[in-house]
Amino acid sequence: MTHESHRVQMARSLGRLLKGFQSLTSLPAMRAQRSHPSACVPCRTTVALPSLFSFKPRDFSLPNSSWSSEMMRLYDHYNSQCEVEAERGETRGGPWQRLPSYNRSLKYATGGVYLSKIIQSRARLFTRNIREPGAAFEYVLFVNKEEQRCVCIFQAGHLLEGPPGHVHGGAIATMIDNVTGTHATVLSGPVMTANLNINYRSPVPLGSTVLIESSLDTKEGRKTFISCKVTSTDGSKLHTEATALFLSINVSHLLRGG
Ligand SMILES: CCCCCCCCCCCC(=O)SCCNC(=O)CCNC(=O)[C@H](O)C(C)(C)COP(=O)(O)OP(=O)(O)OC[C@H]1O[C@@H](n2cnc3c(N)ncnc32)[C@H](O)[C@@H]1OP(=O)(O)O
Repeated sequence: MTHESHRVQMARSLGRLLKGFQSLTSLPAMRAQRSHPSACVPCRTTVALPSLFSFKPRDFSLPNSSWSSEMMRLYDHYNSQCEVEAERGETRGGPWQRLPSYNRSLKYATGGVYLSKIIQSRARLFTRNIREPGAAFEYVLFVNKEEQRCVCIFQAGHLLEGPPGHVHGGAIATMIDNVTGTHATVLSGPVMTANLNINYRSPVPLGSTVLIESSLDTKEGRKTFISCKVTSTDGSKLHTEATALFLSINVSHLLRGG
């Protein structure tokens, strides 16, 4: 296969993948999981996966044994407002939708095995590459399409230490980029972070659960402007504030290295 036809095939597959990611939030069959599952949650999940996934990968955004009671309480709170199964097998829409989360999207997308081989077979999503439950980034994202906002419940594990006993600023920035970037993708399709401004207001205790809330400020052509704040779960303490600019891209932007 020539270099050019490689690129064409990659572009097609990547385009399908990104489209599929965007369609995750409009899945009618995504059902809520309300009970408190045990450590082997992925085996028991009832969440319907999008058709672009060829088999069931591990969904990291489902509860595991490391989740604190506060993390579970908030998960139940938002999950109970997601699409739920009503009587006679019908689904009733709720304002929120949980976004599934995988460590290697390419591998599981249609054509992704091929794609991941020619790009980087060992590539993993940064925030989902530590398998030990609770060690690093434990989080789940919910999106509210009507209000154009996202909520992420985030529990920071012991591997994310920065100042003693507190979360590293880079880990917080990573989660802000992750949440706002996912939100921007849901709103605008394929994007890249062009600008991220962060103000750290109070340290986040290691092991604590916090809320990361993201909301759309405005969309102007290719630009999606998003605001974000990290707070304690009762909202009384502001940990971090941020604004971000995302630019819509063609998949060819990724293929030619920007
Ligand atoms: C599927 C699984 C998903 C899984 C989802 C997982 C979520 C993870 C999310 C992580 C997201 C990332 O970390 S992304 C990785 C970090 N980001 C990057 O590496 C991006 C590197 N930068 C780039 O590639 C490029 O600079 C771009 C794409 C951002 C922009 O390049 P471009 O497309 O050529 O655009 P350009 O012509 O320069 O600018 C267009 C307009 O935007 C403005 N503009 C450009 N940059 C900036 C800027 N920093 N600040 C202000 N404004 C800017 C310009 O002035 C211009 O305005 P006007 O004159 O039109 O008014």
